[in-house]
Amino acid sequence: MTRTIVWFRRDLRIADHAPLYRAALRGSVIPVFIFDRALLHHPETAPARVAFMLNCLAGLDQDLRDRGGRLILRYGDPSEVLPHLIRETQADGIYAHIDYERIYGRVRDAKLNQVLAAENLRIRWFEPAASTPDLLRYPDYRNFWFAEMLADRIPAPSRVDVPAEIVSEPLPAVADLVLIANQVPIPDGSAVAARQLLDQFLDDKIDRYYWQLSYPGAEATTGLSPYLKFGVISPRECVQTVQQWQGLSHKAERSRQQLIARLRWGSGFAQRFRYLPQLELRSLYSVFDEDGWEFDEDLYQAWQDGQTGFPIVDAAARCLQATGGWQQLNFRIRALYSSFLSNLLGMDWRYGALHFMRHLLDGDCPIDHYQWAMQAGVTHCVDKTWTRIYNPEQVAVDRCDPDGRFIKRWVPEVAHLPPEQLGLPPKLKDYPSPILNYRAARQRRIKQLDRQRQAFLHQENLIPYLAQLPTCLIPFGSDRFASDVAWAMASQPNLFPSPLDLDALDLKQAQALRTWFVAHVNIKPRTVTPRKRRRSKRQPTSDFVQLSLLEL
Ligand SMILES: Cc1cc2nc3c(=O)[nH]c(=O)nc-3n(C[C@H](O)[C@H](O)[C@H](O)COP(=O)(O)OP(=O)(O)OC[C@H]3O[C@@H](n4cnc5c(N)ncnc54)[C@H](O)[C@@H]3O)c2cc1C
Repeated sequence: MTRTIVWFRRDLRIADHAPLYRAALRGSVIPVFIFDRALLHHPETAPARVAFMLNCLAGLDQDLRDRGGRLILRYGDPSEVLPHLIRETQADGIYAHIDYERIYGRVRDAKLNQVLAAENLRIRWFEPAASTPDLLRYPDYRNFWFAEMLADRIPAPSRVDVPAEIVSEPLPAVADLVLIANQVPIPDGSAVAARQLLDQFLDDKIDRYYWQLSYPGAEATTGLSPYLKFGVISPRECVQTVQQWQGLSHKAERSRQQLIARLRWGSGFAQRFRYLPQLELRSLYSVFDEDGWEFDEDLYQAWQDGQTGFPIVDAAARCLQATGGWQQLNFRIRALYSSFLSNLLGMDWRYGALHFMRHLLDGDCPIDHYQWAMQAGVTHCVDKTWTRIYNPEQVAVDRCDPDGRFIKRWVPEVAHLPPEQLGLPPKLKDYPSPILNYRAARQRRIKQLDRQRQAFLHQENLIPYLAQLPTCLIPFGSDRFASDVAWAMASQPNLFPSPLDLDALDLKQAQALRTWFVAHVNIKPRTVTPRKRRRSKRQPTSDFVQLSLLEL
């Protein structure tokens, strides 16, 4: 009987999973997950996220058992473990989704391809939904995304037959992986739990999501991000579930569209990284990295510890470390917190992205790094609209936490103050004074960004100004945290899938690439909008409320 290894990575589910479905159609399946030292000891690894991943693996194992199978766990370098597993099990070959979340994975997979080819062993790579090797214009990618999301879902196999003699290591605890577990509460990682979050969203949040997604105290968002990060549920299942909901009010309809748009943003960031893996390590334009970041260890520490003297910033800092951020640290609070470091303290966004990744339960390299770079103003190239310097004073409290619930929960030193004093509290014994002057810091950053942007803003061909993939691929932060980066020392490693070769792009391709990095790119109307939107005169849109945080 044919045997196929299915290699799970960040697609820890049985539904809407083409490699598993196809393998089960062929015969026996060997579903394997490999604990890889290089990822477990990457400088951006968060023990809390690993703990959540272990819960996801337990959920995947249970789903496979419900179909007669089980998950096989192994340890080591996949380019050694997998060829060995093929020989041990007499498998035909390996099925796996392509993965381009980070550079390490692409180096690993290129090496695996080489090792397998040298031994005449086979692997079949499957494209994840909404992923393409082709260089599309962004509006075309958007249409492609909708088409992929509306395509038929791949069913879960009804049976998964795993050969009885194949042994698995037991599911470890975080400490067994030589990581220091912390006190962050870790949610259930099963697909059932992810689907329940969608149900709860429909029952309890959809009427308010669009209007409250910037209020951390409201917890109005889905909470799906850790599940999407590890692929416990596919974006296609989320979109199709959401699309099926009938009889929604006008308000709920607006929320539905907003949620679908956000799911698309997530896929779009991943696609940008597929084209340009250098975005993991560098700003989009090289001038931003070459000219003028500042660094001060004490200020960096104060920002991490929640000791800046700006209560909303400090609440974000403490919430991130205590909870892994997935429920309360919504987009706007993350943006405000990140802007404080890179724009107001003038520190390299990579220090912030590193800290986020070391704590976020949903830490996802393309979303995290790209969002950090975006909030720092070093991605989009058109004009000042992408200078996102958030006011962390009373404006932020009024717009994001008007009753002070979030701030008071995380910064008890200011819990006795009325909301109107939470922006800039009076001098307190046990709470620091502000570590910077907002207006002065803002002016300094605006001037710096204006100057840096002049280097490329009016050039017709932007390609020469884009950062290239560096020859040294050592991850940022490996000098601060003990990590295993031997893989990055190999001379000229290959990447799979291949990135765009910037030097080989013609002008038309260069223009297509540019559409991914300009705001307000002309986008055709979508096909899935079921109703025409009416804009209420009285109620400001959430975008309006959020962007008004950029005020002085
Ligand atoms: C500096 C910064 C760093 C971030 N780092 C991450 C990260 O590491 N991982 C992560 O999943 N999100 C990240 N985000 C985006 C956003 O804050 C989270 O996706 C969201 O808070 C997750 O909560 P949710 O699933 O309840 O969101 P919902 O609003 O319910 O959204 C559903 C899903 O849509 C996607 N999504 C939502 N907002 C965004 C967005 N702004 N950009 C891209 N995708 C989005 C996510 O997959 C999310 O799970 C970051 C944002 C900023 C400003």
